[in-house]
Amino acid sequence: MDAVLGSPKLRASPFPAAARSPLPPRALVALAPAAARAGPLRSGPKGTIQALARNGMVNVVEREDCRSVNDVAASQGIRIRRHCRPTASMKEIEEATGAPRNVLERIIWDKEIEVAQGLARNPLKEVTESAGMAPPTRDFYGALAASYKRNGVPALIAEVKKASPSRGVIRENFDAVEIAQAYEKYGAACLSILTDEKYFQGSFENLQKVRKAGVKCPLLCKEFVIDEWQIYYARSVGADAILLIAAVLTDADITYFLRICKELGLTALVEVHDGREMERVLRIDSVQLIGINNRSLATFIVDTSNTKRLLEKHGDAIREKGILVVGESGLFNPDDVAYVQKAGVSAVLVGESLVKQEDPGRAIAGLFGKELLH
Ligand SMILES: O=C(O)c1ccccc1NCC(=O)[C@H](O)[C@H](O)COP(=O)(O)O
Repeated sequence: MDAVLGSPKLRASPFPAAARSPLPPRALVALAPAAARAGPLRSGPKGTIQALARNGMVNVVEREDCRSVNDVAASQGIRIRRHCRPTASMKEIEEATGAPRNVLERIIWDKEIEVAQGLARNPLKEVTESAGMAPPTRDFYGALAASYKRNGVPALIAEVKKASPSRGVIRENFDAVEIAQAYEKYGAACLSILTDEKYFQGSFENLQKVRKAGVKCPLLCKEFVIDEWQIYYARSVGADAILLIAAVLTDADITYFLRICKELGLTALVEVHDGREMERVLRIDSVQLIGINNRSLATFIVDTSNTKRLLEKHGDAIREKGILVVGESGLFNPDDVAYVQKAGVSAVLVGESLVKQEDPGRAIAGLFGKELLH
């Protein structure tokens, strides 16, 4: 066990939340301190995650190999696989596994490597401590609810986004702080800051700069979270909310990450794209905010009727639980906003249509057909 705990490979491995083990079959693995505090989180069928026991300050997970992680995910309809080889190069990974099946899988495979590098630079213990010392979070959910009530149109989460895999560079002349300040000035309730560097040309530094520039809107860290380290890191640089993507994360991962968010005072925006993901997320306790993405992150197809379809089927359950819904992607004009509002959203997350305009702040009135009040 000591040898296992001392393994640098283990410490630098962004394995699906509670199952950090690139280790030999049925190894016993002690989780990071945050997971230990969270208590027993998951169990699975034989051959996947066998047991999770509380052992003082250490949780013990017994599981087999990466295949079992992907098996658990596949059993929940998740098509994005993990390679679980964060210290290998992408070339080696692709030789062993074949190429990723789509862009989202490619992003996640890169993220596994990136998180391992981040962990090596800023160990979890240190990041956890600095997250604990960060100024208190601002109320992301409350800001959305208040803006909706005040304006009578969905609250705006305005996205600070330079580029994307589907659109390439959206704005050449990009200053994250300037854009954030303009969004705030013209009535955005909250901001979404892309932190992925490779595919979106974003950064955690941008998030930190926006926070430090005195922007008061609550900030969503728009990241592809696969590991608790990213959540603590986001909090340590000033995030008030974090994105959790159901197409990537198992139910146990989402549950575990929600506990961490609660512990840190962060709001989680749990994103779904289809009915199966919605059903999974609605079964998880303590989800307050669901984002319906109109864009398939695998194919890039954007279809705003996705929001309508999902809310027709699940709107009652969502309302019963007091969950607030965010309509995401592909919203360009007042008709688009009215359409998703009629479908039942209380907030919208908008990037491209604002950020590509010369003055992204003034573009807000064009998107809603009126000026938004603070
Ligand atoms: O936007 C992409 O190309 C993309 C590709 C792969 C994964 C995620 C992606 N985008 C994240 C988002 O969903 C959007 O940034 C967000 O909803 C705003 O969308 P839009 O208003 O259409 O820029």
